[in-house]
Amino acid sequence: MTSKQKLPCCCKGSGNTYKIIMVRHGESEWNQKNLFCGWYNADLSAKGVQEAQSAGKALKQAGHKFDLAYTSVLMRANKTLDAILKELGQQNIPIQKTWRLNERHYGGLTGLNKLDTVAKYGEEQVAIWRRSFNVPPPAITPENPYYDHIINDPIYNDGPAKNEFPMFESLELTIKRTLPFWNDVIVPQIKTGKFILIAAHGNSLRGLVKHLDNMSNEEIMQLNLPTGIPFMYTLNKSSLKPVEGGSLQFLGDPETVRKAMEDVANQIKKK
Ligand SMILES: O=C(O)[C@@H](CO)OP(=O)(O)O
Repeated sequence: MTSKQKLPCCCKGSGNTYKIIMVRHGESEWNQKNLFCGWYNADLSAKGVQEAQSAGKALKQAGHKFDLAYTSVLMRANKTLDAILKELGQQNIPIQKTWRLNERHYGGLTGLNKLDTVAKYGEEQVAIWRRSFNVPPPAITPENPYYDHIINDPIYNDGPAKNEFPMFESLELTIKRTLPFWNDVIVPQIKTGKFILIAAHGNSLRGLVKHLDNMSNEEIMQLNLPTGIPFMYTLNKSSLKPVEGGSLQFLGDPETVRKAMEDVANQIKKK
């Protein structure tokens, strides 16, 4: 190496790029039971805790040092973030929690087993509810056993307001509340050069990925994010869009990532 060559920088970005890392929470107790979860505040499973710790170890090994982290108000994402920061020895960085990064609200499907729902409504309908861009699930009603738990949960004391509180969300509606937070809060911090970690959810992160990669409504239907495997975006400094090869750079071996994505897709397929 000559004195002019530099080692590739693992963090923050350099020259014309910014870097940001995102991670879907580790497996939750409701993922394990194959239940539609959405805004229900499920805990991590033991496997999910391990996934979060492994994510932290992988980030540490790659030499990442964050300035700031964002997460939802749901415990599965919060605990994932805490476990990662503990592994990194970076528990003291500022963390901002927001309902805008929550999982999409699964409405009347909340608490239902995914395979039971397939048995009742058919795989095609359930696939549309899960992955279509703009077809929402049915609304949650007070008869749903988790309605009160969700609507009265003190984690929502700071929003959304009761009159905006969702009763269901499609991916489109999820993006409508996630994107303002990305544009108004996260982007300004990226532009100051802060290296950011976002710990959130399968569908709130699919919304950000759709936005960053300009994916069509059809393309995003095919994307399933694995639990607990961090991924990096390398963004052009002026457009804030990914540079070539800068999208969805998973920190894991490709075969493991492929298998984990396939497992998420197959949650509605009979074994
Ligand atoms: O139940 C949920 O909230 C989500 C994520 O776990 O499920 P799906 O992958 O089916 O959108």
